[in-house]
Amino acid sequence: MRFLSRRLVMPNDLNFAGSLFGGRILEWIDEEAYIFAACQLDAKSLVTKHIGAIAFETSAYQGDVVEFGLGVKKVGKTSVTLTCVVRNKQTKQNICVADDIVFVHIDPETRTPQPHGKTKAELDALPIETPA
Ligand SMILES: CC(=O)SCCNC(=O)CCNC(=O)[C@H](O)C(C)(C)COP(=O)(O)OP(=O)(O)OC[C@H]1O[C@@H](n2cnc3c(N)ncnc32)[C@H](O)[C@@H]1OP(=O)(O)O
Repeated sequence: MRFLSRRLVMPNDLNFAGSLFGGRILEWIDEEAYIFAACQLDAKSLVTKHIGAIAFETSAYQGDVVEFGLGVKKVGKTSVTLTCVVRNKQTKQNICVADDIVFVHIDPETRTPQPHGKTKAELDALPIETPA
């Protein structure tokens, strides 16, 4: 699992109880997972098809830095299945784990599934890119 991205919990990310809103975490997971899947497959036309399981494990609060870990679980013909862990950067405690996040590669014109042409072995062999 690669922890490649971080976000700061801001006042407008909080719920009525003053902790990080679950809906905001899901929004961030969808975006972070899309970016990861698009970079791994080197493709832009991906849509979220399915999120299999979500577990909120601990709360986060204003001023916390959270980091996103992503890994490829399965690679199909048109789909890729990911796992995402959101954790507190400082304590390393998991905040949320989202499993079986499925993205489907589609034709941008017809919006129908199209083979992405990648295998799990190819994705596993990709180097970790960090900003220069
Ligand atoms: C980044 C974003 O937020 S995008 C916005 C939110 N998402 C969307 O708007 C997507 C809306 N959905 C759709 O347009 C359609 O459902 C499509 C085009 C994605 C897929 O259509 P389907 O008829 O399900 O396609 P199809 O049955 O061929 O399945 C495509 C792939 O998804 C997989 N799949 C389909 N349903 C599921 C499911 N419930 N769980 C896991 N995988 C699934 C299939 O196994 C297949 O994978 P493979 O080709 O790698 O073997």
